[in-house]
Amino acid sequence: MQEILVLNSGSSSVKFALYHVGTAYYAMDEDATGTPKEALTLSYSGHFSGLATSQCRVSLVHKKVGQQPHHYELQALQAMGLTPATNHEEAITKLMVWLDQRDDKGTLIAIGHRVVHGGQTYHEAVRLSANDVAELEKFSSLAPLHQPHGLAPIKLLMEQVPDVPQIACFDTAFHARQPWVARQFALPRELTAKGLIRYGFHGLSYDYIQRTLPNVLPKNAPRSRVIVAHLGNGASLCAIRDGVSIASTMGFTALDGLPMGTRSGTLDPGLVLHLIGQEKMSVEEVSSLLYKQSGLLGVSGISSDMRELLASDAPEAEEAVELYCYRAAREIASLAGALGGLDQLVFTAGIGEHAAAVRARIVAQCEWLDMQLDEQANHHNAICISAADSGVGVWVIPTDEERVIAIDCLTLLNKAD
Ligand SMILES: Nc1ncnc2c1ncn2[C@@H]1O[C@H](COP(=O)(O)OP(=O)(O)O)[C@@H](O)[C@H]1O
Ligand SMILES: CC(=O)OP(=O)(O)O
Ligand SMILES: [Mg+2]
Repeated sequence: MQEILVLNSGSSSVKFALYHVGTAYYAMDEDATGTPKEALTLSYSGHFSGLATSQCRVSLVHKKVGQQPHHYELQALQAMGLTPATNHEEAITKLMVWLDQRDDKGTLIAIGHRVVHGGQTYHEAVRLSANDVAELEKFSSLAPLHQPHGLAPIKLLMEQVPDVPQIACFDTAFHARQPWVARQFALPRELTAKGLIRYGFHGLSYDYIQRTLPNVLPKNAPRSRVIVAHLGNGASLCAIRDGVSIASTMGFTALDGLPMGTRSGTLDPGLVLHLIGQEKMSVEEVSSLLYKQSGLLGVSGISSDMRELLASDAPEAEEAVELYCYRAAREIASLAGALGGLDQLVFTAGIGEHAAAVRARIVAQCEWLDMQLDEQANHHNAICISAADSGVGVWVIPTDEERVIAIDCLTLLNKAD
């Protein structure tokens, strides 16, 4: 039995998923992404979270075909060596040891990785060489919370399992076909030529939604102009026309656009100059401020976690949630402008999938775009949450970046055959 392992390394977590690769690649029976069902069957998924803190948590779920998923208890995890780790490297090492000693072990034919920044060179999944890794390390300063953590496991696994292809799938790739006008900053041409342009991120998530949406929408529903709101720890919006990204709120880095858990989102660039010139802050201090101390955490002074803010009575928590929703609604309107109207709005990722109150506030501010919620459906996190007479369809679709990575790995391996 052949297997593909997928690693999605974030700033403080490693999410993983293991797929069985079937032989019936061309079966007619397709899943929500249009992939033949037998081609990729999820067998295990899990994560190490809280790696940057002292509270690492490990989870593992086993999915057997036709059975309810099995969630392993702490004791069972310990027996398998899947115990808390203090950093990404340790987590990956524990994961690889467990993978290797399973009774149901198959042959690992590829390891797929989420790499956040692919710059202007990497527009599709690629089997990595050491040279590629060195090239991708050059983008680390543009995605300091993500790129180093995405590349570290690749380097480690190139040594640990040199015969297994390490395949990178890029967050930026989905946006590579944006029209040039959407990618440019109004900067001198020499700087634009150096690659100082908008890239956009969360592309694997947008790709999953874009593949899934046709199977979710009613047959005759208009679908040409779609906005996807990926509201997780990082957050961005993407305008998709006929399946292609035409604009996104994230730009040169994943700091741009919406306020996030700890990231500021869009600022007046003059403010950054002020911090350096007048407040005498160093580049490192400004970077830490904007990446790690701002967003929901900075405004509330309480937490970066939307759950905590929604549960809090503090006026500062309310202010942070209000700003978050206000900015999202304004940016939805901006992207609707880029699309020349709007047919469907999709919410996804942690907040988008679970925070009904946030969705309700955002949609209420978009009412003028002919958008109405079905309050009950929204409350229950239903798939379709728009009212029957809403001009724009509003949806909640759980994202699955790992599955897109597995599909891209399989596609690449099949091409190479
Ligand atoms: N039930 C919930 N209600 C509100 N917010 C939630 C809920 N569940 C998760 N979240 C939010 O989702 C965020 C994490 O989203 P996720 O997509 O898992 O992030 P990432 O992959 O970027 O780490 C958390 O910070 C939390 O604020
Ligand atoms: C690019 C990005 O912001 O990713 P995440 O939401 O996983 O932090
Ligand atoms: Mg994420």
